[in-house]
Amino acid sequence: EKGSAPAIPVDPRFDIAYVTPVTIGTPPQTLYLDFDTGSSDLWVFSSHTLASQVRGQMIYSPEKSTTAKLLAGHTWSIRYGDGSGSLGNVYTDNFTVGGVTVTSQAVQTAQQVSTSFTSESDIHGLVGLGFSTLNTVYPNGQLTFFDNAKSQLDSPVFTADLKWKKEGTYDFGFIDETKYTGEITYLPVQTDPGYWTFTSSGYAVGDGSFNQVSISGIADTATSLTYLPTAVVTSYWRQVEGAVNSQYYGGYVFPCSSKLPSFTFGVGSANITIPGSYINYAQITEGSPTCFGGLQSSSGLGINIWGDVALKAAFVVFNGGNPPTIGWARK
Ligand SMILES: CCNC(=O)c1c(-c2ccccc2)csc1NC(=O)CNCCc1c[nH]c2ccccc12
Repeated sequence: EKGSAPAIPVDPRFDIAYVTPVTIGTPPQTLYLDFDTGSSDLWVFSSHTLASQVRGQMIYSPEKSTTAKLLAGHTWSIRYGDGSGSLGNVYTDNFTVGGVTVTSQAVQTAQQVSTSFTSESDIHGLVGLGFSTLNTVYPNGQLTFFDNAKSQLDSPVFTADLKWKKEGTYDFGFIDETKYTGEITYLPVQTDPGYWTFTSSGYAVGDGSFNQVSISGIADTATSLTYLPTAVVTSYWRQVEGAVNSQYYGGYVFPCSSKLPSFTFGVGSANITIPGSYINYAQITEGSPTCFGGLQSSSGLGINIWGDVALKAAFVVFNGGNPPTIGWARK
């Protein structure tokens, strides 16, 4: 089996996140969910979510699904690094993405969500695509959609082809050769604690020289920006006239009129180049001449994150084989 589904940017002005249509239950209920390689809970806004915390999101109502079954005695509660979070109960039900159906997928129904989720009306929940060890369901951890679907897929892989301000795709079970150029470079993945963690071989700013330095980080489809070591990030922003690391805005800001240099990162003996335009993330407020950078320091996070700003410059293969690997190709 194999499937393909769109990755739709949530806000056409800047790519905060990407959502993908899924159907849950019988008859099928359609929700748009954020596919997240940086976590492993599949949770949705639901008929159980506090009404005051729902603002326009589509919801999953298990009581309207003839195939929904309560996973009695199970609860979940997740806290993301940015301080957001959600919690609730668990059902199993039919879950379909791009034609691939898992018949008893654990669907975590939210009873409560934090304000950043309430305020994002276009995101109706998350589909965790990290390793199932990260799943927060208690007392028995549940499997991700990918782990459940793997055995029925032609190949135990999924790919991310995210695009700058345009619709991209997530493919399941196959690698679409028309979506990339050249070769795919596969790197080993550290699966502990459960992220897709790999080591980049270095970086270059614009057409400057390449700096051979190992940068271990996670490939995270649900983090908008890219967070790298301070030394790397300062050498990038040093090339931009008027760029400052603002305490007030919590990161590097710069004049929107700047022509930003590209950023190249090594993947084995190959490399991926992020165009400067992708690093001009957004105006700090509507109409402001000051813009917020898509490349920020990871100091304080405790982890380097290759988020959407980096991923949308590449075709990425998440290979769930034994052992798991991650593949990168230019496109
Ligand atoms: C900015 C969201 N990312 C994180 O918090 C995060 C961090 C992290 C750690 C410390 C400080 C900031 C971030 C490490 S791994 C990691 N990645 C994840 O946790 C992946 N899941 C993010 C889900 C998520 C959190 N807030 C949202 C708002 C909109 C859409 C999705 C989300």
